[in-house]
Amino acid sequence: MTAMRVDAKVVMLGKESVGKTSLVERYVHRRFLVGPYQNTIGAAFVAKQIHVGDKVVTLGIWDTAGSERYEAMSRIYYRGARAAIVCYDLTDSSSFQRAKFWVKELQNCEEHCKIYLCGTKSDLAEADRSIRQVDYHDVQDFADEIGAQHFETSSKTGNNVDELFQKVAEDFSSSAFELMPEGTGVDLGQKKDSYIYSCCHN
Ligand SMILES: Nc1nc2c(ncn2[C@@H]2O[C@H](COP(=O)(O)OP(=O)(O)OP(=O)(O)O)[C@@H](O)[C@H]2O)c(=O)[nH]1
Repeated sequence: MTAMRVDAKVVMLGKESVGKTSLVERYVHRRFLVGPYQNTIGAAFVAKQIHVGDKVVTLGIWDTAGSERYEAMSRIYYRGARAAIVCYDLTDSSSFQRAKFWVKELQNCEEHCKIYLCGTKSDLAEADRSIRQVDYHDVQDFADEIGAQHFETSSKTGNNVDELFQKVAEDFSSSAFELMPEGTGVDLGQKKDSYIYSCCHN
């Protein structure tokens, strides 16, 4: 069996129900789960290999629980992360406030962690413009201010999801990842371009 090694730790952060799990599901499994919403408890992990030019980067993605009840736990999961996908729901302005909270946390505690702001559920905002509560330009201004990348995605349609993770992998490949000395990744003892998924939903 060939060992699989995580090159880059990526953490998903954001208010509960913004769509972090759905984003990972769409990216890794190419599916959108319908049915009753199940909140994440603790965190779930998945590793995925991604091609960047002639290199292969393995992202180890931690999908954290958004509920404030698990806030202390989420802090454990972003430690040592080289990228954070901070999600907010385009149809819920309070989720953008919560995203700002996580940005502040990362700026204070993980200065080497690159931040990607991700506005989720763009399919809903496109279907009915009146339900959009977070303006694209306001977020772009904030992203410019903090030096973050900014994406709007839909896990339902798949819009911009691959582009988001590809950008994360490319940024690793071109900067921080290149600086990592050989052997600093984490061996997972798994094979192929697949994943481990330790999922904790209630
Ligand atoms: N229409 C639409 N619904 C979405 C999208 N992404 C997520 N949802 C729905 O939003 C709800 C919450 O999604 P999750 O992915 O479980 O949210 P989460 O951020 O992981 O939630 P926690 O585990 O509580 O932190 C579910 O009912 C999803 O089906 C999307 O892109 N479009």
